[in-house]
Amino acid sequence: MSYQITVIPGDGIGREITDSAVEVLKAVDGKFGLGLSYSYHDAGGTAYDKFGTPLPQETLDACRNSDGVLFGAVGGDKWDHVDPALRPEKAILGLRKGLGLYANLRPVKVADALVEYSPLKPELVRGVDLVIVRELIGGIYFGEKCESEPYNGTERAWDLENYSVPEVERIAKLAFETAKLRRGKVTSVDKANVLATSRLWRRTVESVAQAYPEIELSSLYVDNCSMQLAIRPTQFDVIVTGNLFGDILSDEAAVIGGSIGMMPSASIGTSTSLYEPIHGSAPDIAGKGIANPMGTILSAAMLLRYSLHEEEAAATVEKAVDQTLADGYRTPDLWKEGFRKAGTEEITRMICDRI
Ligand SMILES: NC(=O)C1=CN([C@@H]2O[C@H](COP(=O)(O)OP(=O)(O)OC[C@H]3O[C@@H](n4cnc5c(N)ncnc54)[C@H](O)[C@@H]3O)[C@@H](O)[C@H]2O)C=CC1
Ligand SMILES: CC(C)CC(=O)C(=O)O
Ligand SMILES: [Mg+2]
Repeated sequence: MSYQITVIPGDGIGREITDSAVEVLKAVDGKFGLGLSYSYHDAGGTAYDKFGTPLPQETLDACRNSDGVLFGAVGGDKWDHVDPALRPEKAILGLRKGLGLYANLRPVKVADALVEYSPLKPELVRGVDLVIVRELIGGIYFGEKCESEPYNGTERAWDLENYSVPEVERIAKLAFETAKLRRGKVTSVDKANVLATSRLWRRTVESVAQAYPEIELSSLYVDNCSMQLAIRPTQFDVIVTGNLFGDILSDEAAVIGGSIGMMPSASIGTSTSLYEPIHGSAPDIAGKGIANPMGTILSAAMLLRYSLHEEEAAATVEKAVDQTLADGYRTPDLWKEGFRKAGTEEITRMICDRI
């Protein structure tokens, strides 16, 4: 067997965390003989500086021709003033759209060793096991937009949100199928008391639910959902929501697990799937060797599971991460008195040793 993995480090901490994840993949490859090979490609601000575009065509082509994509993160203040159409973030948006990655799965679990790290009370977070199923190539991120136009003697800008029935049906079906393999509960999150797109979203999800009588469906407004995540996160199994709400709720939910640096994701659709941590390029800590690579490493585990169907290898990586935490190693985002502070490279070595 042999698999080709496209690695896109991107900007900021992207290189550090993807280096870690590749090291871990190499360790697990050594154990299971998976035959992984890697090709590296540019995207984001780094690509803009080199080629004048955040997403070179050859990067997109390389993704299409591989078995899975491991992505770090893009963006940074350095590119805040470039043409909006060429911003680094356009790289990840373009990859999602170009690869047809309509669903972003963002699991939120709390490692036993991290229950005490959550800003929420331990009794609230113990046992949290939910997944946010975020629609990824529609909604306001991809609607028509205007950066600036004259308006009543001043100026305005706008972004259009639109969702079609097929787009909502597709993501709703995936959420129901996901719930079938879990605890059978779907919470659909919208703002149907205000937004037309949310009313269409809710009607469509309810109609898809007819084919899944065994699944318990409820709907929540996004403002209430964001509060419920903080006061009783264990109530959730599968949360299905649109692009913008899913982006925001997943950063909020990351707090439950102690650090955004812990959170992985899988973006799946009609072509090669892409795996990335949910956080950004963290320019404030880039180059310091202190980024938490676990979210990226757990994303690589999702790649092994979903794209390569190497379940045992995926579970081995997840177990090694848990064991490293249980043995007391912590990157600075999670460090507390009494634990062993480790930088990105050291914690990666600890995980590899446990594999
Ligand atoms: N998929 C992507 O490529 C994404 C890119 N971004 C971009 O990243 C840049 C920075 O965005 P921010 O809003 O600052 O969000 P961010 O997620 O990069 O950082 C937020 C905070 O979390 C910390 N953090 C993030 N990842 C961490 C890790 N692995 N270990 C330890 N601490 C970590 C950062 O140091 C920072 O204090 C922006 O240009 C933004 O557009 C943001 C989100 C996703
Ligand atoms: C950088 C954005 C395009 C996306 C984002 O924040 C995310 O996917 O979490
Ligand atoms: Mg985000």
